[in-house]
Amino acid sequence: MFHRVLQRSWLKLMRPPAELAVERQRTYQVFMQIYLFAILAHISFVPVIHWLDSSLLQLVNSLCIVTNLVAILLHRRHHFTLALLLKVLANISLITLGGMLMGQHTGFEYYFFIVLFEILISEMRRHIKLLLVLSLLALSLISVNWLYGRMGIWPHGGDALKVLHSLNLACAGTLFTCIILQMHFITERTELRFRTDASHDSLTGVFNRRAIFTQAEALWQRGIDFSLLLLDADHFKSINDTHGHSAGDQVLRHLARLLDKTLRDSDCIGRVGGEEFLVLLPRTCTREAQSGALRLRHRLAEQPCRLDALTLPVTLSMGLAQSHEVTTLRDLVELADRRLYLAKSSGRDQLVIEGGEEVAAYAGGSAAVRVAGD
Ligand SMILES: Nc1nc2c(ncn2[C@@H]2O[C@H](COP(=O)(O)OP(=O)(O)OP(=O)(O)O)[C@@H](O)[C@H]2O)c(=O)[nH]1
Repeated sequence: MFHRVLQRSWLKLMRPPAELAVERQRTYQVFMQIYLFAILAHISFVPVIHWLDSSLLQLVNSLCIVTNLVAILLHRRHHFTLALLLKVLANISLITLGGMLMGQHTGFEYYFFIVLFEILISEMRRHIKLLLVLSLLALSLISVNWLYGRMGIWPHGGDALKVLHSLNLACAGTLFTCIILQMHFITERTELRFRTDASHDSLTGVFNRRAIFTQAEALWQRGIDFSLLLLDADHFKSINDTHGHSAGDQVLRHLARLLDKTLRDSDCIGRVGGEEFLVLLPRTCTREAQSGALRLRHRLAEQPCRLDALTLPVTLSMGLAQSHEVTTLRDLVELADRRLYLAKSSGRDQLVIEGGEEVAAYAGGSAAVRVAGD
């Protein structure tokens, strides 16, 4: 029973906030564990420090517990850097004070490398990480050489040993930094490639079916109003049949490129079927979405896909729906799909939106926007 409660609380603490980007969730969980393990470690030190009878060390150790608790709160509120800096500050104080009070060979210096590690795997910018690490290395060299020497706890053996000690610390710190930074960089790059492969359509480079629906789900969950546009190339089969499959592929790539160029950066584009695309336009009313769709239609007519001497014109049928028109995401997709179907069955090359009257055509003259009675 107790085990279950503990496990549930642990999982609850580890769960990243839903609004946090998926690529940041791993770091979020790693640091949450770092703070929790640090608290457990500091608690385990309490009886030993009590035995050593050092009230100053006990005070700093207790402050470290409090600091890690504060770091958890800050971390949960997305103040990641501030949380980490607090923890680093507390740890450095403990390492320095522990070394000064208990002597150099009581093991406090081992934690220095943990501090470096935490900084290096954090989400801080690379040059800030380097700056921090170099400052800490310099600080530790100064404290070892000056502070320990001044307090008479420096090991005997002459200057050569002191230089050797400093060199070892500087080299070990630099090597450690390079290895961890490089490892972290390679892991992140590989992870990004896998994530991109898993979420993007390899032919067109836009989101794949699963990823675009995940994006739609996220917008829906966050209660953001958005327009959903479903578009499908007309008579695409005839392009394949007449010019070959690879010509059809080029048309799809061209279409995805035009979509990307025409829409805003905040809009999401996904390929949900052979020649069918789904576009999410956050915080966009029908009129704005309609003008975006017609802009696309206009551009596609002006800039058809060209393959050597061959021009491959293609038109689009589109269905547009608004998130506030329905009560579930599934209904929203179905509504856009019905409007797309209506655009197809009404002669293709047109956009069907909500409402009750036929809207005038775009500059070309033919009826480009139809209002469906759903
Ligand atoms: N080149 C290429 N063709 C594809 C791809 N995926 C699906 N298709 C083809 O897309 C065509 C879709 O044909 P249909 O569903 O009949 O649609 P359509 O010819 O566009 O007709 P309407 O949608 O009714 O205007 C089929 O010939 C599929 O083989 C792809 O990745 N590349």
